[in-house]
Amino acid sequence: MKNKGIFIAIEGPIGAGKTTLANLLNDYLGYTLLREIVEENPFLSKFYTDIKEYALQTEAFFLFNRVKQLEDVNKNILSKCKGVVSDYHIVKNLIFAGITLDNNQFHRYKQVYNIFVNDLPQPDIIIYLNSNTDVLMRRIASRDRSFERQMDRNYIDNLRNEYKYYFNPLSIKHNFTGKEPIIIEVDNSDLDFLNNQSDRKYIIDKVEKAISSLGGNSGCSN
Ligand SMILES: Nc1ncnc2c1ncn2[C@@H]1O[C@H](COP(=O)(O)OP(=O)(O)O)[C@@H](O)[C@H]1O
Ligand SMILES: Nc1nc2c(ncn2[C@H]2C[C@H](O)[C@@H](COP(=O)(O)O)O2)c(=O)[nH]1
Repeated sequence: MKNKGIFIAIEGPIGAGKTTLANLLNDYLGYTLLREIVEENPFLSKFYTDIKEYALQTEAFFLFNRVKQLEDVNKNILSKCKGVVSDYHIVKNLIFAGITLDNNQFHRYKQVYNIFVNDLPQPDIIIYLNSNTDVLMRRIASRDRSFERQMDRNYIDNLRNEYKYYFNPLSIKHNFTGKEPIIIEVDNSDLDFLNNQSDRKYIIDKVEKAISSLGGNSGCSN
């Protein structure tokens, strides 16, 4: 039995449905929701106008913000045996930075990432959501964030490929620190967790099975 609350993280490319599923699971499980900061990143809208020019500031902001969020959640929630559902995993920093930074920048960014990541709580369960690029583009458009209106299809394709690489069963050991998490991979192209009850049951059953294998609902022995 663990001595901390169960930590579930949801990952996948932009528009995969992470936030939607995180809200839903959190309501169902009664855990604490950890939401990534988006609008608060002052560089993000400029980033989409000129990726090369604004990549370093954007990636650095996301990294340090997430480190602080995860340190806080560890101290205030997980260590008190309460569960957390997060709509991101810290590894997404490497996934994005690998695409947006040049080689020199990425090399140095990775060194900083490695310094911080070892002390952060690592999820027990990761839900890796994927969808095909057409669906991702459609969902990004339907969400209609102003800075994502000119989203480049190649960028989304590259991200999808990078996610595939990071979540490939053969490379998972190298890409995640700490104890290997349970990974639940779901192709979300044709699922609708929000409106279709059997789709919702499909994912909830998988998550409940994973939680049981960790020893129960809270994950703590007390
Ligand atoms: N399974 C789904 N079927 C249809 N629409 C979805 C589904 N999941 C998410 N959406 C919609 O797609 C858009 C992007 O979803 P969101 O959860 O914000 O993705 P992410 O957090 O991965 O970027 C939102 O408008 C959301 O309502
Ligand atoms: N360059 C980066 N962009 C990022 C990162 N994390 C999120 N984002 C962008 C992508 C979307 O436009 C928006 C929200 O992300 P979702 O995946 O939740 O849709 O923020 C990052 O680390 N680097």
